[in-house]
This record gives sequence, structure tokens and C-alpha cells, in this order.
Amino acid sequence: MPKIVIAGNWKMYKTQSEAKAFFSEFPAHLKATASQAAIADQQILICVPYTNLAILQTLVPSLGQNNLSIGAQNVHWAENGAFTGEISAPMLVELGIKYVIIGHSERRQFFGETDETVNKRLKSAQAHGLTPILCVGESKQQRDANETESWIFSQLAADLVDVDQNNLIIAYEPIWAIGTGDTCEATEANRVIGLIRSKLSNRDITIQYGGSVKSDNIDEIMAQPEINGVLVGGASLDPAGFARIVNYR
Ligand SMILES: O=C[C@H](O)COP(=O)(O)O
Repeated sequence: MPKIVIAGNWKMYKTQSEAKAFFSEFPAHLKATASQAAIADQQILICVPYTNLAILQTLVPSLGQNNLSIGAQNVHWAENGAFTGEISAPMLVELGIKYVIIGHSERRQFFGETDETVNKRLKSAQAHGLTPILCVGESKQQRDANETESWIFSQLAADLVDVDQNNLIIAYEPIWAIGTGDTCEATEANRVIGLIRSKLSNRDITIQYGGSVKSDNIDEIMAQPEINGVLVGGASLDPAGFARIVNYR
């Protein structure tokens, strides 16, 4: 059975003091909304800006929530070098980070990320023991042109060359559903994720849905058999709202 991974992606939100304020409230909200037994088998993950990684790696162990981890939002493929503005896998590993998002559509759209660089980042992350969350998904234009499947299959084929499917999470994020409030129907997300799974050699991979996930649609999304978690942007910024998402039922 794939592990359930409920992840937040803070994107470029929260200063250190704002991040600390979030974690001063989040554990209480988690305890108030469900029993620990109900969420014990889940991985809870929050991928934060680089500037928050070190301080949260120090703070989170003191919260008594053993299934809560902090992750990064990108990683370069080189161990080090003249790559201004980038962060390497050894830098994340030294902080004790275990998860990193790779190939988010905002990286592909705004920062020139290609399938080739996504593939290099995935391999470097895995070589250093990190678990990558690979993001794939189609644009509105591609969906309207009935190219959803062919596009995602081409992303998977290129991104996963020589990538270890035993240490990988995939997030299906239709671009048109990100930050728009226009959630993909849960049954449609389930269908596409089933198709993604059919292309993998390891069928037990955790495959998440991402795109306008909120506390009021999480229950329906997580009720779908192919969906093993969510990657949540905007709604992960609020401690009460994200606790409710973690405690889906
Ligand atoms: O990584 C998260 C996704 O981009 C979803 O963002 P959103 O929940 O704000 O739509």
C-alpha cells in the first residue's frame, strides 16, 4: 500500500518569524481536530523557503509530532559550484532534510525548468538519499485539446529516465487548478492518477493530487482509491486549515 503523504508547499511565503508563529499553533490544531491514532500512519510534510529550513529543523523535533517533516522546494544537481541562487543536495542533507519538491510547474513556467533539468535534479536528490516529489500536470490549453494523457506521459518518460521508483513521490498538479480555486473533479484526478500509476514500474508509489486543495474538498479527494495524498499550496499557510486537511476523513 502506498504511504499517505499530506504535504504543504509554502512557495515564497513566510519569513522566519511567520514560520515560527505557524508552528506555535499547528500542533494544537492537529490535536484538536483528530486523534493521533487516526493520523499516525501518515507522513505530514511542509516544504518551506530555504531561509526557513535550518530554524524549522531545530524547532520541529520539539513539537512531539514524529510524523511531521520539513522539506525543500527545489535542489540543484551539482554537489557545489558556481550556480548563484541554487542549493545542493548535500546542503539539504546536512540539515537533515529528507524530502524535496522537483519540477513544480511554477519552476517550469517561470524559471526555465525543463524535463532534462528535472531529471538531473531527481537523480542527484536520490543519489544523496533525498526523496523527491516530482510534479507533473497539464495546462488548460492542453486539457482542452485532449492532450492531458499524452503530455503527462511524455513528462514521465523524460523525467524518470534512470530514476529510482522505489524512492519517489509523484504529484499530479493540473496547472489550471493551481491557485485558482478551480479544483479538478476528484474522480477526474483519480482517473489521471490511475493512468500515471499504469505507466510506472513500481505501482506502490505515493501519488498525490495538487491544485486548490482546501479543507472543504479534502475529504472527497482523499476518498478516491488512486490518490495517496495531496500537495497543498495556499491552504497550507493557515495552521488551523492545514490541520483539518491532515485530519481528512
Ligand atoms: O504545490 C502546490 C500546488 O501548486 C497547489 O497550490 P494551491 O493549493 O495554492 O492551488
